[in-house]
Amino acid sequence: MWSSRVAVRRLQKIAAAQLSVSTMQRALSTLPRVYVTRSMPPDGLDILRKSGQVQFETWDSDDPVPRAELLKKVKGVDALFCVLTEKIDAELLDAAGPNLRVVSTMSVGYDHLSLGELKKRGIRVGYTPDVLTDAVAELTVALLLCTSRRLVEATHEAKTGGWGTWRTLWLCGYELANSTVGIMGLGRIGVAIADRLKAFKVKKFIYTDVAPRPELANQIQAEYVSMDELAKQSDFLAVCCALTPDTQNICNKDLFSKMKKTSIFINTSRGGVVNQEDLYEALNAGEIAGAGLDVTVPEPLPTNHPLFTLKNCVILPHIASASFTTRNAMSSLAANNLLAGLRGEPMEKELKL
Ligand SMILES: O=C(O)C(=O)CO
Repeated sequence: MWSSRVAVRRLQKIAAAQLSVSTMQRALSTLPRVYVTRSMPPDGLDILRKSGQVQFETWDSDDPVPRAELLKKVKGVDALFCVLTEKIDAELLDAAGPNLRVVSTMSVGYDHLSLGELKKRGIRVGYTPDVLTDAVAELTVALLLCTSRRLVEATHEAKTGGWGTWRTLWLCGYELANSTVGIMGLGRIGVAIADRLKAFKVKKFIYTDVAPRPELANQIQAEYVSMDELAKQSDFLAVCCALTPDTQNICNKDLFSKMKKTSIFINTSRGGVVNQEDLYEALNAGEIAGAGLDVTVPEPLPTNHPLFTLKNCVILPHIASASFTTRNAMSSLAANNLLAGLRGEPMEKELKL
């Protein structure tokens, strides 16, 4: 008698548990679906997980999801959490279908997004400005010093027996003290770079943009100049502009030919703003002294690319924002943008389309 009552209670418990599992499964299956295109820094994924607001599937790899797979996986999703390597264009948006309401990119750059197509479909877009400003500015300064003081050449010489006696002009480079630093495209990152460079006793900051930006320029006492003057006066030229149809290949033969033979060119924005053939010619011919690039076209730049043959060109694999703190901040902001977008609330950082 006693054992049959225990058995009944056990059966009731099992039935209740099964019921709550299936209720939970049903509840979960009604949550908005998110596709995450990469293994993201953990803080952002924790935010999605703990929100209880979405169900998500991740392409759990450090490498990009193959396009064909991406086109399959986005079908029917409500939101997309992506990075800068995913081309979000009409083909992809068509593949996703009408449920897609939010695209959240873990990047400040948005040249991988077809904004017109997103706008046409009423899809909201989140991105991650500000949180990477310090990391990008820091890396830009590091790359500038590495290029101007020829650090890669120097360590190579030290390691491979090129280091003979102390020599008077061996591995001489160019110093920031008393120099003019030019910024192409003055935004938060340009200001942050200038702020850091002040400590190196830079004489003058100049910048160019589509129009003067006095509120930013005043913070660093930078003078607005034309593109020509920027090229002519800069001892160091840092490119900080976004890649748009207007800035595509803006750093070309014409610009390099106006620069000083002793000038250093630095690009941490997007590779597409530079005509790389023209840059190669300028560096090879000694028209400018050196270039430091964190971004190229394509990425990765093939190892047999001519730019890699030049001693006066330092190439980094797009790591300007690569600090643990910043990448986690970017993924957190992207996750919060996405969740706010799905709730129909203002995002912390939303692109105005
Ligand atoms: O966020 C971006 O746009 C980047 O390029 C990452 O550094």
